Amino acid sequence: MEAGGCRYQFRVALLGDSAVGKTSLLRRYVESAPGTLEREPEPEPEPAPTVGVEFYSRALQLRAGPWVKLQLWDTAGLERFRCITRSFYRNVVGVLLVFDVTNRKSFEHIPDWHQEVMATQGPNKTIFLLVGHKSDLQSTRCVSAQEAEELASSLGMAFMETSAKNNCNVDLAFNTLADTIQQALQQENIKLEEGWGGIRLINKTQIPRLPSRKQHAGPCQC
Ligand SMILES: Nc1nc2c(ncn2[C@@H]2O[C@H](COP(=O)(O)OP(=O)(O)OP(=O)(O)O)[C@@H](O)[C@H]2O)c(=O)[nH]1
Repeated sequence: MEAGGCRYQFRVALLGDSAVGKTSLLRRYVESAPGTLEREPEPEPEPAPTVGVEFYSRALQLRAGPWVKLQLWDTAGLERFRCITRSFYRNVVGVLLVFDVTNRKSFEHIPDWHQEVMATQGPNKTIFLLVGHKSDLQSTRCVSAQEAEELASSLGMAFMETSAKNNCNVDLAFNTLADTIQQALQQENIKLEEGWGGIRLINKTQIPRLPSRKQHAGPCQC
């Protein structure tokens, strides 16, 4: 994963209906990066609906060893921002398709979100992961893990349940997507291309050296 003193940046977007928890999931992931101050987190204000696209980043050590920088795009789920968010799809290599396990409509809309990305895809393949979010809300769940697994496999992607509230599988979801992108790159299913922002070579000094990534999924109540 190193080429002439450079390493890779993967650009990843979170897509899904409004209020499924994309911003909360991303914030949890970025704030739990190794090396960030370890103290009880301040209670966060309720996230307001995302306007257009917001950007985050985090360095990550892949399972195979090397470090990559993830550039993370949090997109608005509200329909009125769709023309803005659509313009970003072509320049991502990975997508977390997020639904809320307590909101059936958000699950039913997943094939539409998938189709939106597929319709704008260039020669490079986008790697998807289906995420059933808010897994802490078991009593109001209305989408089973089994039917989500079936949808994921029909769309050719893996499935995982997460909770930002319980910090369940949050790191695992992003790490799994990044590892899958790296494998696709290694197998040349995805290639670096001039003018495409999905994967970029960046200078080593732009990646902070952080303690090794933990391989376990952390405390999980799923
Ligand atoms: N119980 C529970 N609530 C959550 C979780 N994640 C997010 N929420 C709540 O879900 C609501 C919506 O969260 P957001 O992160 O703003 O959702 P979003 O998908 O980014 O919404 P848009 O920006 O409109 O697209 C908020 O009230 C969050 O507190 C979770 O893991 N569990």
